[in-house]
Amino acid sequence: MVDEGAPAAVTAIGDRRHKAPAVGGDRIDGDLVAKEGDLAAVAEGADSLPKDCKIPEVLENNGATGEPLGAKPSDLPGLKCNGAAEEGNSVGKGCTLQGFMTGQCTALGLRKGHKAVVPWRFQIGYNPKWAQDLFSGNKSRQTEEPAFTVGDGPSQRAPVMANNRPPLKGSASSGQHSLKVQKGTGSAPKKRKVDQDNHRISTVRQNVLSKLREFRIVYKKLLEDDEVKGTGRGHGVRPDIAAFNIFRERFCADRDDMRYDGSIPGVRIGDVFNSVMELHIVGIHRAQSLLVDHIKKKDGTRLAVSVVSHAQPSAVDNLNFLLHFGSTVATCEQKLGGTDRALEESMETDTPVRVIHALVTELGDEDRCKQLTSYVYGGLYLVEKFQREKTTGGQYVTTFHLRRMAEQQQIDWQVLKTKRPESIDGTFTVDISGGLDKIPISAINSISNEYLMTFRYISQIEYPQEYRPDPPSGCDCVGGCSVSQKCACTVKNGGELPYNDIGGNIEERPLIYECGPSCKCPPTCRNRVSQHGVKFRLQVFKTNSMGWGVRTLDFIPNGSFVCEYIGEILKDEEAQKRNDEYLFGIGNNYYDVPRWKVWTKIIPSLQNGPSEDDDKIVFSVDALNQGNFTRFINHSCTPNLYPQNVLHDDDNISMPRIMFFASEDIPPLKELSYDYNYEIDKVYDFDGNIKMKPCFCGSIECTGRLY
Ligand SMILES: C[S@@+](CC[C@H](N)C(=O)[O-])C[C@H]1O[C@@H](n2cnc3c(N)ncnc32)[C@H](O)[C@@H]1O
Repeated sequence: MVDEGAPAAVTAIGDRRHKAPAVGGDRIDGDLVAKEGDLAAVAEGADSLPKDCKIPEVLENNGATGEPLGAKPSDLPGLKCNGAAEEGNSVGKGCTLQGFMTGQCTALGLRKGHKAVVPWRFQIGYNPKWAQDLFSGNKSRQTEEPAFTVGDGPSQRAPVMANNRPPLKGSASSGQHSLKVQKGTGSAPKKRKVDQDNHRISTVRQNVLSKLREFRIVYKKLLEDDEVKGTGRGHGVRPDIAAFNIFRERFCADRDDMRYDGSIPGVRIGDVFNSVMELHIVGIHRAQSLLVDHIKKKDGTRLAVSVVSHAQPSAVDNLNFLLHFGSTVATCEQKLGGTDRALEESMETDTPVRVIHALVTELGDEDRCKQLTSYVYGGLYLVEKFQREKTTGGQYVTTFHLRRMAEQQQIDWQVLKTKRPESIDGTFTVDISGGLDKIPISAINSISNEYLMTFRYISQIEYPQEYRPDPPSGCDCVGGCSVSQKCACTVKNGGELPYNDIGGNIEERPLIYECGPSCKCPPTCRNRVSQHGVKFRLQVFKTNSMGWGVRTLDFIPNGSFVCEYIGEILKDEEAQKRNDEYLFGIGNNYYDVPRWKVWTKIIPSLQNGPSEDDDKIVFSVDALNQGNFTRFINHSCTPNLYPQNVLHDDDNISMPRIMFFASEDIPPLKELSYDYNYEIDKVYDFDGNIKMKPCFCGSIECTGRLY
């Protein structure tokens, strides 16, 4: 299409859609040309409006998608690495979600034929042996453990804190975490700083790459099986836009606080992108429908931060200079507006502008020619000047002259022309809960083509067959519960309501009684926090070393309810027989944690102490064959979740529900974890041999072993 308003003297060297016809001026011949206007097809609902410019802190380290620093098999001499949980698990690729729901698919995750017995006693209330010693007066651990010493090599680890909760991170001088630099290692801090910087740079880069990969997997998935229509979200929306929408919704891509000028951490000159959506996702150009992206400064003025240039390699001899055509106006004196004004502001403030080259490749023959556009990040440019040119139509177009900043990596057109989109391995499932959870739980594997192992997804706990929950008597607090001796539930909780006004668990305790079905209080009662289900966007993802894991896409404030460990409740006997990796022992730890002593004195149901009854039935929750996404939450030595015993629809303290709460503020994209609390050297195989499994949690306080 010919643009009537473009300057007549410029040769047509841009993208076809933005072809500039000849105009009457001779100073600008032969230069790279970009033209303000439509950028590819306009994304539906695309937001081209500038957002406030903020330099994000989060970008540096929000990406918990990067693997933790954790133990590698080689760090643990003598331990045979069999860490990945998925080992031996078949891929449920051919299995539809329907199969998950109906249980028709075989439970391929079962470790049939495996001789080794895996431990199953996850226990609530982190209480490792050394901590018991500490509380019982035996402080040997504290004195024996050397302080964490810089440069001691991987086998030397920081001592685990004598507390259930991880200590404040970064408080290097506090208590046992004091950092000591050894004599004769005067250069250590400098080297450490360099190492830290390198680590940070590579983490940021990895985050960008994994974000991009994940987007491509979602896009590929949508193209492959037309899930767009299947889920009803398609209806004519282009797959790349549909993928972008899903990504925005499920992968917290909508971080407009990350719009800023200059180079984008983790994006390198020469990086190739397949669509404008990808430019948006990595943050180098967020105005999907415009060639110029801009931000709004606090004073209301706009600053251009990136330009997409459609000049083609065939017409380019020098990448150091670029012409951008702005809008067309009626008179030469007319003031600059919109993105033209933003470019002018960038010129006046010497603000670097990112340039992205759009490369068009023609595929196929003359009859069935298809154009493929890819985008290459070309580096930072400065706007040198702009001028008005008269067009053949008698109007005026503004041309901006951009010059590439010095000392940047050069890019080679010839090489770029040959680049093709990488082929992507990976799998994506839109919602593994199949609608059973209120918020969809997606699953992504950006490492291999393996799908999640199959299991039957359930969102409610399955009681043993003959067992009927014993609904507790309720309170009479019609208007909602409060701290009052009149509220029966407050009394059951020892005279306190466990949750604060904003629904946070005030403190981890042996047991919480929430209001239940017989209570007269409304569903909004503040003592019903964990029964309303998941409220944060969570996602199952494939980790590098721990099999599948779960991460949050939202910020989770400390104390918030996150999710429930759902599965079948089994009697001890059956659990022993199954002995799988998804068993969670319940109802027998109320008296195990010394600091809970105060609670066992005031919570009426715990006042009689542990049951002496030898025949007492012990239960476990097993999520191997049926369960929810919490079965994928991995162990960490510095966890961000803790399991809390809760009762609400049943009064049986042998069968509490296991509710996970946040033990710290958890940023988006961070993997969720809790402490499995295995006793080291207390896990045996069928032959009575001690079993060992290395821990890959990556925490600096990692003990090195899961069990
Ligand atoms: C309940 S499953 C967790 C989900 C599991 N990652 C999966 O893919 O199904 C427990 C298993 O995950 C693996 N795992 C969990 N946390 C780990 C850790 N910190 N280090 C090594 N492996 C871990 C172990 O194989 C463990 O037996």
